[in-house]
Amino acid sequence: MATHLSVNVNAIAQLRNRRSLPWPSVVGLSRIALQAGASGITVHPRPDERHIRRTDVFDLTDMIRAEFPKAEFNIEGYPSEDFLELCERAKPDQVTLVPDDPAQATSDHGWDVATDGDLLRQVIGRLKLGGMRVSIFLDGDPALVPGARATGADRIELYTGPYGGAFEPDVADAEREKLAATAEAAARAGLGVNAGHDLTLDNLPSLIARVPGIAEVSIGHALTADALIHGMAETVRLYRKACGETV
Ligand SMILES: CC(=O)[C@@H](O)[C@H](O)COP(=O)(O)O
Ligand SMILES: NCC(=O)COP(=O)(O)O
Repeated sequence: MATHLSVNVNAIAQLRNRRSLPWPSVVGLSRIALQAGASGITVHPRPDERHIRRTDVFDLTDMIRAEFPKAEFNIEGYPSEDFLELCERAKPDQVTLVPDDPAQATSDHGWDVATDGDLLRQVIGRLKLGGMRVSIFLDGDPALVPGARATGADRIELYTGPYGGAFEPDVADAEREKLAATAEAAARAGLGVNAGHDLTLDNLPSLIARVPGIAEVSIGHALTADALIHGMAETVRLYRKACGETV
């Protein structure tokens, strides 16, 4: 089964927010990405609304449900009461829980499933009651998988930052092996596997080749940078090819 591409539109929102003007359009570029064959859209609304605003979440929900009923909407974030209520109102297909401090510049680690197990079990139960699939952000370490499974999550999202940030081949190889071992342990435990953070056209093919069971990658920063060069539609096609899709 091919790995699905979910386009993260945080960086598009961040560019729009430089001015009090409605462009570039988060909904418009998400529409182009879906028309070009992306499987879904990802947003990570942060409490300070530095990029995605609460209104974007509802505008995207309306567009996706009306125009692309088979597409997946994925909302990522720390499970604060505000975030949980936002998800319960928007009802995305998937919620990805990330252990981010509000002041954090970007996501840089997965959950400590031992320490935060009780919190995760409680919020995952609540989100699943609302009909949403739940994924949890996890470092590449197979020892974390039993704890992840005990939370009741449906999937894990492998935190690929250390792999994406490794520019020496032997370091990248070692990071990829950790991700592969974690994905294999997750599959054995009955968990689905997503992946994301700092994935690019350069580092994606060898990850997919080594870890073919990845159900979905969510990609934003590098994909948006590439879209400035190639345009959104062509960029989505390039990333779909890198995911192993026949385009
Ligand atoms: C969860 C994750 O990996 C992040 O990549 C995130 O979605 C990106 O957040 P920012 O766009 O705020 O850096
Ligand atoms: N979950 C990861 C994501 O949505 C995008 O991360 P990045 O490509 O912006 O690093």
